[in-house]
Amino acid sequence: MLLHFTKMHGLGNDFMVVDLVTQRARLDSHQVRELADRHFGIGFDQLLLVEPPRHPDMDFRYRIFNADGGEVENCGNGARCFARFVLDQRLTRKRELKVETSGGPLTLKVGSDDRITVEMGTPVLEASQVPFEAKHDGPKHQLRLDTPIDGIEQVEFGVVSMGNPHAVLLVDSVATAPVATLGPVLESHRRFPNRVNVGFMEVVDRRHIRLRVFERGVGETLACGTGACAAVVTGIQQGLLDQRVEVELPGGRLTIEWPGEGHQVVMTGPAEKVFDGRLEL
Ligand SMILES: N[C@H](CCC[C@H](N)C(=O)O)C(=O)O
Repeated sequence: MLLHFTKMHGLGNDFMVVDLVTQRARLDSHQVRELADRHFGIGFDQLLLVEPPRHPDMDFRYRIFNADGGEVENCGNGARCFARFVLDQRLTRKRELKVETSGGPLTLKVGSDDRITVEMGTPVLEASQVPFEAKHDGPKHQLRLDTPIDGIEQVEFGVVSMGNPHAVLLVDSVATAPVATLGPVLESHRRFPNRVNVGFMEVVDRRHIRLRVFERGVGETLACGTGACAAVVTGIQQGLLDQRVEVELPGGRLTIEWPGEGHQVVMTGPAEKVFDGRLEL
């Protein structure tokens, strides 16, 4: 059976996007891992599935699978590619879409300048809902490492859920941040029951941060949309940032806005198509 797909990326966070509105296919986690492989497969950070909605007030269902085969709740860069894809594939003519994800509803808006704005939902700040096993309340949490890493014995971070779990650490410079060593240790730490995406944030000024993210189930990516949202929310909670912030990631820039608790986080950025492909399943 032939399966058509499109390879896309948002600032270098790359995706295999599959239309399961006009096609029918079932991919198990083993197949996702094989397809994600950058040598023996197609190669991607996440697989995005476009499905018919389950709720009448939604336009589509949006499902996300990490390269390790696990299904996750949200993907911001993927949401922008989703909006571009459904328009390009003529699955809709609407330039404002409501999509359902397992992390909650998102609103996608395709601008005239081809930048795409996503209402990413309201961040969840209660540690137990992220989930994170916190020792106390408050915007900063501490964790003592089982084994020191690069001389680091204890780390401090904010925790936020954007539907998916994030831990955000402040660093002096993203260039020297211990992403490859500390990232995997925190990603799978026992105090994060569902594991966690780990962000390393450098505050340039109140309207500009640099960010690197070690993603749950993937590793370091060139960009992470939900990670950018989580970092800005953490920075605002800690009194370091204004409500509109330019987030500079290795793959490029996103604009993130958050008016404060109880409000949605709004992300704006690009989405690119690389190629169309066909797969013999
Ligand atoms: N790259 C995605 C994040 C995927 C999140 C995934 N790594 C998880 O396990 O939550 C983004 O742009 O938001």
